[in-house]
Amino acid sequence: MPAFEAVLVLNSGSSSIKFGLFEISAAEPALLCKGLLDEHEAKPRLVVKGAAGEDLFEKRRDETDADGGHLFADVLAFIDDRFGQDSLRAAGHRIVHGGPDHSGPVELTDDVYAKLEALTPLAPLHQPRCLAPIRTLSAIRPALTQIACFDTAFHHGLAPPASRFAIPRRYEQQGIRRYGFHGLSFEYVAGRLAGIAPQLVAKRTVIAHLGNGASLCALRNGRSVDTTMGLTPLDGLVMGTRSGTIDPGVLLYLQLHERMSVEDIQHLLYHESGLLGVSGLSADMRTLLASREAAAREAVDLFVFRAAQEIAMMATTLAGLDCLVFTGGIGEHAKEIRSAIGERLAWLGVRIDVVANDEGRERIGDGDSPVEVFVIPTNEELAIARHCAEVLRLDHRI
Ligand SMILES: Nc1ncnc2c1ncn2[C@@H]1O[C@H](COP(=O)(O)OP(=O)(O)O)[C@@H](O)[C@H]1O
Ligand SMILES: CC(=O)OP(=O)(O)O
Ligand SMILES: [Mg+2]
Repeated sequence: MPAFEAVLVLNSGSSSIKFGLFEISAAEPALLCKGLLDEHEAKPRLVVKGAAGEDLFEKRRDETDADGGHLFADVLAFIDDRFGQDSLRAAGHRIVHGGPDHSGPVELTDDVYAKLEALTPLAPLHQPRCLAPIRTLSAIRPALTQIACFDTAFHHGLAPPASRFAIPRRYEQQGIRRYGFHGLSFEYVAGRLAGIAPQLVAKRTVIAHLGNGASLCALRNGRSVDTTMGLTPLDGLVMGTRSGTIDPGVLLYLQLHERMSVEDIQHLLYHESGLLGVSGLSADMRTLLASREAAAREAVDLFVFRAAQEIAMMATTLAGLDCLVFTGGIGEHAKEIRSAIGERLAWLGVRIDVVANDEGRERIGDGDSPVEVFVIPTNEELAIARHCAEVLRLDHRI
């Protein structure tokens, strides 16, 4: 028996790959170390920190390595070295799009991989980034079990009308419908909320995941009944560089009158819009909040306006609102944004306590607020580790 039974969790984002290594023999996975694989810098970089955030290991490579292969070999070597050969039971991946077939995690086979690759047109920027590490890892360590955990799975039960677009039905039959994303985050936060305030599980809850990507989830009995992202992670809220919901006529105008190509429009909507596009300054909420530029303030105002508007939209799906939870980098850290969204939703019964909000407490609704308001830090990596442990346990491999 190895000293550890561990799972390596990979959370692939737009510019870097976050990872966590979890010990999985106990009922609840325990974080051993975490870090970053940054392959886009001139010198690709691996940073490993301990569970409490202390520095453990750092390595820079001289060459730019397009597929990050060396960095993955470095992570595996670090794990073998520190926790023993054979300690790694599996790698778990956050996969943004699971398509219509996946309501839960699945072990990756060539067949599963091919099906996920075929979903790339439904998440053109996220899917290739999530899938690439699977290939890299299997090239380095072919026998390693790899497990896919989907952002879409939590929303698998979405049904019409919430899941339906008002276009001819033949497109829905082809899979053109609302899938929703950030499901691993919503699942983790919903689980934490059930621990903190079990009486709220049966109540009408909206979770606001406000990070670089941002979306909302309306929950009833812990299940997703509506969400703001759609077929792709472009829909819904204003994001760092993504537009969120936009009049589809704008896209037609850009094509027909500005003669923009589909690729240019895709780039505009995913990379040049949102907070960055409106401020002309930055996609980063911290920078915008610190800026005195009018355009920065206007970008923040639009972010808040649209977030509040869409929270009310989710409340309409739920026929009311009992609980609002903030999570994600902005939701967890930007008290100004939480209070501005709260002010716009006062009519819906959201009242945020100034001191609790400033101090970043877990429960920030004021005593008389008809809506309970929480800040719950998300942990997508732990959600993935739990899924992996479950898959391995069901298969009697741990
Ligand atoms: N202290 C803070 N105050 C305001 N915004 C913050 C703070 N910390 C992080 N953020 C914002 O959170 C966003 C990133 O969110 P995060 O969830 O970490 O992103 P990702 O989607 O890449 O995981 C950025 O806009 C960043 O400015
Ligand atoms: C789905 C999505 O938008 O992910 P992220 O927030 O990591 O960009
Ligand atoms: Mg994120």
